Amino acid sequence: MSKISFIINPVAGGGKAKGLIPLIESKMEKYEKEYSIKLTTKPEEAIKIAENCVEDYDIIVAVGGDGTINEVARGLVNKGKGILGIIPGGTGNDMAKSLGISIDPERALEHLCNGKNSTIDVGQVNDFIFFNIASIGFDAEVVMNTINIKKAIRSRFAYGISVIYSLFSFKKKRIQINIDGKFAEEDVILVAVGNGKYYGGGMEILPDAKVNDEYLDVCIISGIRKTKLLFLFPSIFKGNHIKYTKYVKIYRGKNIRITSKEGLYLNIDGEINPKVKDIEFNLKDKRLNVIT
Ligand SMILES: Nc1ncnc2c1ncn2[C@@H]1O[C@H](COP(=O)(O)OP(=O)(O)OP(=O)(O)O)[C@@H](O)[C@H]1O
Repeated sequence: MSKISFIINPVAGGGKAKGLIPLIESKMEKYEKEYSIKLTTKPEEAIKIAENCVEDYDIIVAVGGDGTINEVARGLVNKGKGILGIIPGGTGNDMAKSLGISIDPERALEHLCNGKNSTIDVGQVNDFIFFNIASIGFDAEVVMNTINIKKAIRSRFAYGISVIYSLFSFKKKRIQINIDGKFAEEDVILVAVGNGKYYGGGMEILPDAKVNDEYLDVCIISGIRKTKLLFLFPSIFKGNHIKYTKYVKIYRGKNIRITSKEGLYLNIDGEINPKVKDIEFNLKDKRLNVIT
């Protein structure tokens, strides 16, 4: 019988993940599973905890949002073993959506006990590993501005305020992009590269992406004025933006390189990384086992 280890980020979802402990305990008792629960105490600690857990447990479960899932999954990739489980407990839970895992924790737990595991592709961007989506441009600046707005005001409208603020402050990025040898130079609003479909709290930016097709999907939004972007932006929630082929281009590739004279914030599975001028995306040889 498989042994399960839960790694919980107590701050994910504003404490939502930690609040799932009684539910986890009752389900594990119901299914008579051997399990353990560990709480992180600081960022990045989940990587080490996961690396240690794979020695004694078969399934390592990330309980939190996309940041926690990324860290636990990195631990498993580093060790080259273990099966990842996901109980969504974050704010956005885009990774769970991309993998088709219920965002209802109770259903996700039932699934964890009865589901099958499959392998998914693992993305690499510069020195980082990603499992869902990495991006540059408008969306990365929205995330960055949301963090700053949240420091000034504690409001559930912080994201909405940030979108509007970013529409005014954002300047198009001149980039050179090379997808499997095909080169273009463009002024872009954003470029998203990924395995999964969803990011930014439920936006279906890469509607045709498949987590196990051994390709990265690419969405480039360019050539659109800010006023029109305001109208295009909501269509991303249902993946309908791809109809606007004048402004939205979708590609698929294995090696994507972006260079820019100005530094660009890099959004990796929902976490913002410092500005970079040269970015290279690849798929790693190693794949990841996940309960889906
Ligand atoms: N004990 C801790 N204290 C403070 N930060 C932590 C702790 N454990 C993990 N973190 C950090 O919390 C950050 C946010 O975690 P996570 O993304 O899982 O939650 P979220 O932001 O609420 O959800 P989502 O990304 O789905 O919106 C991660 O960058 C992670 O490194």
